[in-house]
Amino acid sequence: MAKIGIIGIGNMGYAIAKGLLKQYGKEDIVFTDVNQDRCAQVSKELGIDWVKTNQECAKLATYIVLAVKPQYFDPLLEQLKDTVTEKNVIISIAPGITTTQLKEKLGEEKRVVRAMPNTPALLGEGMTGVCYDEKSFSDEEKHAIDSIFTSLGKMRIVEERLMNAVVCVSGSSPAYVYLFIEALADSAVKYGLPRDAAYEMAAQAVVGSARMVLETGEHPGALKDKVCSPGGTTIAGVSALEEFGFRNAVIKASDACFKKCEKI
Ligand SMILES: NC(=O)C1=CN([C@@H]2O[C@H](COP(=O)(O)OP(=O)(O)OC[C@H]3O[C@@H](n4cnc5c(N)ncnc54)[C@H](O)[C@@H]3O)[C@@H](O)[C@H]2O)C=CC1
Ligand SMILES: O=C(O)[C@@H]1CCC=N1
Repeated sequence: MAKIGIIGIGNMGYAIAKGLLKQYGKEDIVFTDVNQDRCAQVSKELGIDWVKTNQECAKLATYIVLAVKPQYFDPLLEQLKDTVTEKNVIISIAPGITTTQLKEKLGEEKRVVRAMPNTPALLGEGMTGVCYDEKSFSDEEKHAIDSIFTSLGKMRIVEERLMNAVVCVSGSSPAYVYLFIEALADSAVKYGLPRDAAYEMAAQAVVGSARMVLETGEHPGALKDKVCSPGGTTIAGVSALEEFGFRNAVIKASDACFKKCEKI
């Protein structure tokens, strides 16, 4: 089995490592990070080997996931360009950095995949948008790329021009969902519900509602209508949300997120 190397074992690198362990053996994965205390701690927890340098990691792995912040990409790519070869599959999960830019820095002959995962990958419940130039990869490699991302949850191949939209709806959106869960729980605590019950109920409402969308195939608006009894409690709540611009606030969040991707 070709090894998967992860460079940067922070929030997302760690989530990917943990998600991969659902489908891959510990011996199939290797990682590194400039923070070597972090490496030692993650290695102890997950039982995966780590190496001291990015070059060592790149030499050991065929599939190399770049999981550092976009602002560190230039020195990272400079460091890797003579170590990675045309045999490697380089997977960048950075927002806003295009496959063209990656190849410009690594060498035109290098093969790159751009992906946008999200942190629920940690539980195998992630969602990843992926794009790459199909002609550059063998069927076996395409299968391996599929297998890496499906071990983290769901994946969809998207056109590269849509990757910033994927950041909006998937990469960044868990943060908005956590804000919603926190606020919803607070609102119930305000009326006396104990905090642990409030978090469980708010989070399960999100899980259950999301599964209704995915598994019934019904339009979210139709599902919303089934909760809103005429003259009832829910429509009173929906009306208050709309008064405060709930849907528009979400759309504005994506506008800000998209703009930020463009600036990277
Ligand atoms: N956190 C998230 O939900 C998501 C993050 N991403 C992307 O994943 C990448 C990593 O993000 P996070 O994990 O959130 O950041 P993070 O800051 O939690 O982790 C980055 C890790 O990279 C290490 N690092 C920094 N420079 C390095 C270098 N030159 N060589 C090796 N390691 C180095 C840091 O010590 C740190 O542990 C970013 O490009 C981010 O945009 C993508 C999707 C979701
Ligand atoms: O906030 C960020 O920049 C990264 C990309 C998507 C989620 N987190």
